[in-house]
Amino acid sequence: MADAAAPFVLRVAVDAPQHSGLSGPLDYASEQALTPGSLVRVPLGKRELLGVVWSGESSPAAGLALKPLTAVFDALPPLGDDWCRLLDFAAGYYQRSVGELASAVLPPQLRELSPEQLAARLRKLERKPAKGGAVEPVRPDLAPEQAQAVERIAARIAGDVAIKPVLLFGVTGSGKTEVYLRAAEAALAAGRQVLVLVPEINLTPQLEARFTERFAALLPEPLAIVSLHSALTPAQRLQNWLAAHLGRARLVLGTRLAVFASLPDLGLIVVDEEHDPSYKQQDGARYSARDLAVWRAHDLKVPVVLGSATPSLESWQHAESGRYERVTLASRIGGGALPKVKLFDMKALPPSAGVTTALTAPLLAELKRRLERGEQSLVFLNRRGYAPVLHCGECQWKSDCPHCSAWRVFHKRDRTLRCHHCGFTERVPQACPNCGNHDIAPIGRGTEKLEEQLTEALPGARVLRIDADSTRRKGELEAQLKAVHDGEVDILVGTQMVTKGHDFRRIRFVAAVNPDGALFSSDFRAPERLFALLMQAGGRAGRDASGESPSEMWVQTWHRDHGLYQALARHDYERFARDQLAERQSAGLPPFAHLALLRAEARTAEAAKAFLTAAAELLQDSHVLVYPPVPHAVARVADVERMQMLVEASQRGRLQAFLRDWVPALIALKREHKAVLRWAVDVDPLAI
Ligand SMILES: Nc1ncnc2c1ncn2[C@@H]1O[C@H](COP(=O)(O)OP(=O)(O)OP(=O)(O)O)[C@@H](O)[C@H]1O
Ligand SMILES: [Zn+2]
Repeated sequence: MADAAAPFVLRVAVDAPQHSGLSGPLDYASEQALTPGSLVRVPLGKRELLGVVWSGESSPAAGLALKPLTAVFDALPPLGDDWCRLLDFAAGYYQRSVGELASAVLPPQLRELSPEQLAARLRKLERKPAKGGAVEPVRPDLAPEQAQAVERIAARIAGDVAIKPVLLFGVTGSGKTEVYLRAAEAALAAGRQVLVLVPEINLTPQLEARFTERFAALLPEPLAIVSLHSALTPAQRLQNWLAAHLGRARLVLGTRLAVFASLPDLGLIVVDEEHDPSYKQQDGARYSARDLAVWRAHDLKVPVVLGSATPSLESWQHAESGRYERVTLASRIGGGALPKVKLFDMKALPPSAGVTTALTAPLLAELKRRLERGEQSLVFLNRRGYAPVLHCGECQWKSDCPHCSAWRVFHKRDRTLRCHHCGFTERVPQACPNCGNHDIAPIGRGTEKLEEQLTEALPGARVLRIDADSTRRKGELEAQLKAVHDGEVDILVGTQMVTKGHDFRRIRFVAAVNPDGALFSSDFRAPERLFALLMQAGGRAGRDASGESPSEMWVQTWHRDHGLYQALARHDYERFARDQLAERQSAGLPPFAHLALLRAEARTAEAAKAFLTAAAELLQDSHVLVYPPVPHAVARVADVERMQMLVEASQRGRLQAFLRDWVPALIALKREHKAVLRWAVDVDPLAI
């Protein structure tokens, strides 16, 4: 009971551990009434945690003395009702507690600072000097299709058209960014805040530069344009988050976590490259930032623009059914043509030809021709490292990871064998660790080897590799991209990291080597992902229409006749989507069915399986199908066995209703399965 000194009872969302079973907000005693959304600090067990005062009736257990709040962040205005609604929705939908979600998405520093320290940060924000000296931007004249798109979005900002999400379907290089800029301009002029989401941190500097250049004169106030992503320092992230929350930031650019920014005047949301899997969080609360952006916009009755040259099949289907409004940009800016796609048939090669199977002689010859013309080329291989595995020809030893069901990748530069799953790294052995044979050799190839082979085969060519390994240190990626933009690179070798979003002006030739793997994956989304990747990769070629030679995309495949490649060769996303959707429909797969995965991890596969098998028996529902447990695609990682079980329903609501009853039962079930280390429900999983 609240005592006289602390007469108010408040519900507070805190990050209580899942096994405690404390899933909703908890009750605390307070000396003052506080508005929902207020940030506070509360005791929980032996710890002190950040909490958010939540609305709704408290239900204190009779006779139990409530603990008082430890501190109140009273210098900070409370989070808005709309923010709390978003959290409530997301927590319910993705089956987490609001407290856990709030703690995961609020800036980490809020958990560490005292109210006094936070007040000091707020004062510091006030003292930020304005930048000044911004020049009036040059706005290009819109192409007719762009103008139409902007008009349709702007009409929604002005509020005179019923609001549907807009799917901006624009081919690569069609100027989608300019449409975002103009739409943002309209929202800013109406006094609203704008949120722009991009899939990858590495795209934020480029985007920030473009938005700053355009709006610096219009928004001269300090912190009027900010970014939010996980590569910021904790202090920067807090500062930018505060600026958004206080309404000082008018334009917020960020990665998926920015969908949870507190934005009191939000008037427009843009989701660029909406098809990108990076919008789905892959641990903790496994939310989809794209889907939440759509929900948030709907809740606030503000427009949301989902842009892509290769929309997700979910969004495409919504456009087909009329739930989303499709706005098309069918041509490239400046009338440039999309690259001609050449499907190079690997079966046509004489057995001995080519430097290796990846760098075929005809491909090398083409690269050489482009080089002689002074053109830039991109070679795309979605596998980093030197070789995916090291092999002993004597005893058949392979460089497996002792902790995972995966090979360790050979990285030649630092002579290591590295597991890309658990990180386990060792020096490359001098001889086979099994039989002592000195003749151990790499099999297959990654970007590092491709870079080496290209350098050898084309002496004098300036070859640059961009992948997760080459860009580990801060600033490296920016420097490398700049070199490409400045024309200091002849041949760029890279993973999917370089295929998306970058406005490379000089590339005229793109080659995809070894893309076939994904055609035969057990994951039903693999073809969709491969198609998007290749379309995006090809989209980096010929973006400058003034180039003399025709731009080209070269795809080296053993399966030329595959429908996916045939659609790619014609740049026919619509046909690809139609075929895939027909397959999905007949197989009862998303977007025609709704899925969740229950994942379990344990030291043994048996223990994980026992938990899943028992879980399947907890609840029967004739509208919901629970499949048998199967091992994860990489079953063992860091000595932990991973199993999963698919749950399917034809209607979203049915699945949600099932999960609402199931998850509390799973929490109880877990207590009987001590050997299970972790379990999680993944709603709308992306990788199966
Ligand atoms: N109306 C315009 N007039 C002149 N240039 C423009 C116009 N609109 C866009 N551009 C330029 O066209 C290029 C391509 O635009 P942008 O990068 O926005 O393409 P995109 O549609 O986002 O492509 P992708 O899907 O490949 O990322 C950019 O260099 C941009 O500055
Ligand atoms: Zn490993």
